[in-house]
This record gives sequence, C-alpha cells and structure tokens, in this order.
Amino acid sequence: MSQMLAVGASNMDIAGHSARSLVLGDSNPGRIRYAPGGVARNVAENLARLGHPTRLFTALGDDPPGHSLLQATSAAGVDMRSCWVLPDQATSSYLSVHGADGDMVVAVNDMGIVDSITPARLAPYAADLAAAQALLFDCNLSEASLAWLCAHSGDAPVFVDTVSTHKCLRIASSLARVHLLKPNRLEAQALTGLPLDTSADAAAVAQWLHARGVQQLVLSWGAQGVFWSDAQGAQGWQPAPEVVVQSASGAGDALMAGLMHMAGQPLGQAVRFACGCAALTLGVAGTNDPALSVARVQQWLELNP
Ligand SMILES: Nc1ncnc2c1ncn2[C@@H]1O[C@H](COP(=O)(O)OP(=O)(O)O)[C@@H](O)[C@H]1O
Ligand SMILES: O=c1[nH]cc([C@@H]2O[C@H](COP(=O)(O)O)[C@@H](O)[C@H]2O)c(=O)[nH]1
Repeated sequence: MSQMLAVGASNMDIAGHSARSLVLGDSNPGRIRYAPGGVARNVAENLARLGHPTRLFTALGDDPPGHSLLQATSAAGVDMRSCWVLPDQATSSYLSVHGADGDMVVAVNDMGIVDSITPARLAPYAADLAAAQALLFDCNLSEASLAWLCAHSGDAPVFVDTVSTHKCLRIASSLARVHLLKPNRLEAQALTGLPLDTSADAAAVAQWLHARGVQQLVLSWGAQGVFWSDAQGAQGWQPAPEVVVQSASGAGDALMAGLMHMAGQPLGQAVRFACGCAALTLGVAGTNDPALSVARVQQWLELNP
C-alpha cells in the first residue's frame, strides 16, 4: 500500500476549561490540558489509526514540546522521518480557553515555525509526493508552499483543510489542483466572499468552488452536520452525529482522515464514514481518539444508521 502524506502543522495544544462562566480579568479555577495537536499532525495520527502507512512533513523546535510531539506522533504509528527539528525555533502551540459550558471563548495560535516548511525544504521530496496514495495539506502552510505542493502533487488526490478564516485565503490561488476542500462554515464564507446561512447558500458556495476547479467540497457545520457536493452535481447533507460531546476540538481533523480513508468511494458514503470518525473523536476529552479504528467506526455506524 502506498503512503498517505500529510504536510503542515504540529502544535502543542493547551486547553483551559474553566469550572465557572469565565470572569474576564480574573483567574478562573478549572483544568488545563496539554495534548498533541496541529491539523496535519492530527489527520496523520488518525490516518495511522485507520490502518494507513502515513508520513508527516512538519517542523518542530528542539524543545520539550517538540520532543513530546515527536514521541507521541511516532508512537501513534506515523512515519516521522520527514520532520524537521529546528534548534533555533520554538515548537508551535495553540492555546484555547473554554467557559463552563465547554464552548471556546478565545484561541491564540503561535505558529511561526510552520513558515520553515518552504518549497526549498520540500523540493527533494517531489517524487514521494507524486507517488502518494493521497495528500493532505493544511493552510497553516504559506501560500507559496501550498502552491508548490499543489503543483507537485502529480496524480495523487489533494485534500486541503482550510484551518481558519484568515489562513484559508492562502489556498485561493491553487484551488484548481484541489481534489477535496474541507472548510467549516466561517472559512467557506471567508474564502468565497459569499453569504452562508442556508442550504441554498451552501449550494452557491459549492458552485463557486467547483467553477474554480475544486472537485469535492465537504463543508463542516458543527452541530448542524456536513454539506457535501461534487463537481458532477451530486450533493447532500449528513446530519451531525448524536453523541455526548466531550470536546469538539479535533472533530474536523478526524472527519478529514475519514474522507481520505474513503478516497475513491462516492462522496456521500465517504462523508458518512467520516462522520463516524468525528463522532468517536467528539466522545473523548482530547483532540484525538487513541482508540480510533476502522472496526470501531463501522460498529458506530451500524449502531447509528
Ligand atoms: N457539537 C457537535 N455535535 C455533534 N456533532 C458535531 C459537533 N461539533 C462538530 N460535530 C461534527 O464534527 C464535524 C466537524 O466539526 P466542525 O466543528 O464543523 O469542524 P472544525 O473542527 O473543522 O471547525 C461536524 O461536521 C459534525 O459532523
Ligand atoms: O491556526 C490554527 N489553529 C488551530 C490549529 C489546530 O486545530 C486543532 C483543533 O481544531 P478544531 O478546534 O478546529 O477542531 C488543534 O489541534 C490546533 O492545534 C491549527 O493547526 N492551526
């Protein structure tokens, strides 16, 4: 089986969960969790758990968070030979603060090191990229790196996670090379400049993206589920899974791994499997479900037809 390749961020996630409604300007009692994160790293970890030989191209600092991420990601089964450990830079991190209801109140990302994943560093791996079973790029990468990666993808299908409302614009000039784009509602709105409140709006956003060469759109919409659409005209909604949500962090990354696992299958079926992956992740407190497997996803889908 050829490898799945993921290129992008590995972050140390620091999530603070307040035990009360947050009082701004005060020190709120609660729990603080450190966990491996970063979109490309999360997707790679999930792909490995779904049984795929997976290699991650990422950059880490030579510091305690970097060592911990390298160890945890390798232990999950991801090939980390293409991880650059850069002694002069800090490992990227993502800090989120949640109120007593679990909703995220604020997030800050500190991700300068991702800019070190330049076309010059990637160039020796062009043949590996083109030979991959599928490619995942996250928009933490610079516009230049995304453009280079898309241009060197050969026949491998390119999956892109748009990451945030400001970073999503970095893929705008390379949309014609994107096989599957996964924005959330706010990111899709920012990228297209179109309103996005209704099903009709979602169809218009899909049309806009397909006209620019995107083959498949999977628009994740939090508790409202997923709208999907392909360039051949098939589209639909997949309702959100009925689960007790422990943490919504990482659900979109599990969804993406499920979509890559199902590459080549009809998009509606792929989305359903991917929502099973998201459901299992929503049910655990962290960003990734260490027990994710194809068998567990299938079992979940059988119990939730
Ligand atoms: N609160 C929730 N309840 C049920 N399902 C959810 C919830 N939040 C997310 N999901 C599921 O996980 C998917 C990805 O989550 P979403 O928050 O849209 O993505 P992202 O994390 O990329 O912003 C959703 O499309 C939905 O299927
Ligand atoms: O600008 C970014 N914000 C957030 C992430 C990562 O996204 C994941 C959580 O995503 P979400 O809350 O969208 O599920 C975390 O692991 C976090 O490190 C990222 O890579 N880049």
